[in-house]
Amino acid sequence: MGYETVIGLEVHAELSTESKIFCGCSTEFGAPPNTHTCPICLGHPGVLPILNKQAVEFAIKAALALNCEISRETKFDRKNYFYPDLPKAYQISQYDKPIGRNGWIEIEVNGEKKKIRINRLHLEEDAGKLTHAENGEGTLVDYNRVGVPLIEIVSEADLRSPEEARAYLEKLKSIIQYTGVSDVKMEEGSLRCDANISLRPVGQEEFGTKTELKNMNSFRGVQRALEYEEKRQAEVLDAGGKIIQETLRWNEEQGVTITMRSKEEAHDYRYFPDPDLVDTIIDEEWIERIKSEIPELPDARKERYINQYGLPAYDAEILTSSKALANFFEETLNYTQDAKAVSNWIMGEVLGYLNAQSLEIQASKLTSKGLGDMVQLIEKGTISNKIAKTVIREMLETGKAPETIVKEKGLIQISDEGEIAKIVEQVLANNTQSVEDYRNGKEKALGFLVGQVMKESRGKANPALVNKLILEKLNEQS
Ligand SMILES: Nc1ncnc2c1ncn2[C@@H]1O[C@H](COP(=O)(O)OP(=O)(O)OP(=O)(O)O)[C@@H](O)[C@H]1O
Ligand SMILES: [Mg+2]
Ligand SMILES: [Mg+2]
Repeated sequence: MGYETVIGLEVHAELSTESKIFCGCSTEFGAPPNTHTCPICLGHPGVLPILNKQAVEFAIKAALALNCEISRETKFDRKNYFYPDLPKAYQISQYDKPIGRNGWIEIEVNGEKKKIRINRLHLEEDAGKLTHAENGEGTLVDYNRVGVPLIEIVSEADLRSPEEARAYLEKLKSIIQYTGVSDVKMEEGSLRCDANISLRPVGQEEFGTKTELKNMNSFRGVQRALEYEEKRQAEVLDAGGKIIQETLRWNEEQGVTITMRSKEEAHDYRYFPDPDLVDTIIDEEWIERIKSEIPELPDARKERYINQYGLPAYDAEILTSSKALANFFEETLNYTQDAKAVSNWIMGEVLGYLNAQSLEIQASKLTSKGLGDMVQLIEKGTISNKIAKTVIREMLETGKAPETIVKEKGLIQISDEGEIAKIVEQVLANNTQSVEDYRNGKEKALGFLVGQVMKESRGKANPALVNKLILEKLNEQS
């Protein structure tokens, strides 16, 4: 039977505040376990939480960037559950008055644009981190993460494929990264995603029973887990079975989902307003100030790249996917005017290298001046495009200036007609068959001869000149 897939995502992002949401402890990542704790985040009796204003401000900023309506009055609630990573036995979260509601973002899959609605964005505190011993003997807990401010962004179940889910995540990540309120690194856990998925017969309005997938630690992991679950649910339904509403854990190594808890064991969180915290009023002035501080976001920047630099949408999309990459691109244009050439180098050699090394542009040795200068060397004819590939690889690895690399390796392009003519003559003399073929109308032979000259010159001959001189010779002799 044909099914339609229905997906909704819950995304958590840690906010980049200096201190935790209800106490003064540091939020620094990677500190020795349990060194950033105090009686408040450890939930000792008698302590009182004090709300970190910066966390509220960051949450409002993210909500605005995601086109949400901002609640003028917002409050905090206790979400009660017992688990060793939660020392108070409740998490301070927001139940019925989240900071943001009714937002949306636009995604594009296979050239088709689609708005995905965001149901809510709320502020809450993070829990601690459990590490289960390899040998199964015991579990360690690190409370440094307890009380780090989080935003949870809950999408409507508007996504219709694992691919759309991934596109949504990527867009969400880039928008939040642009606002600067979180560093959104899935590998470091500052971005996390729970994925809800169900199937329904094509044409049916009502949603099917969903399962919730947890423990994915990359975008690819989210997509794979959803693809696996999509297939598993279809098999259960095809066999006449029913989907059980449950939470499943994704196992990355084995590529399967495993039951964590079923609905029967599902928690009743017994939400109630936190009596230790007063309602937070968000006034118009505050919202307007935050709004004015939101930088140009990815979609707007993409449009600008298309209009201002005449770039294809495809280039603009890739260049603006990360703020650092977009900044690098624009900085490079201080050294050369040729936006398309810069874009080609970034999308080709540069991203190829960075992806292979799992590096971000900020962490690489390439400088915007280096890349700009290299594009200029090509424009001036000092080096060919082909040689530039060698140069840029060296720049990425050593950070040396392009002129230095060209000098050190003797890569300057030969643009001296006399010198090239000599090589051409020699090549034509050694390849009489190809010369004849060309004269008998085999155009292909020309490409071969050009290739031979380039090879003879070790790639250094100016290709335009080579072409011109070969054609002259071939024509004059015929
Ligand atoms: N039938 C369904 N199929 C797929 N997704 C669904 C379905 N019903 C709801 N969803 C999605 O599941 C998500 C529910 O998230 P929400 O945070 O509201 O509740 P929860 O998962 O029950 O709570 P918790 O935050 O404690 O995990 C939303 O993204 C929603 O769009
Ligand atoms: Mg949720
Ligand atoms: Mg959930």
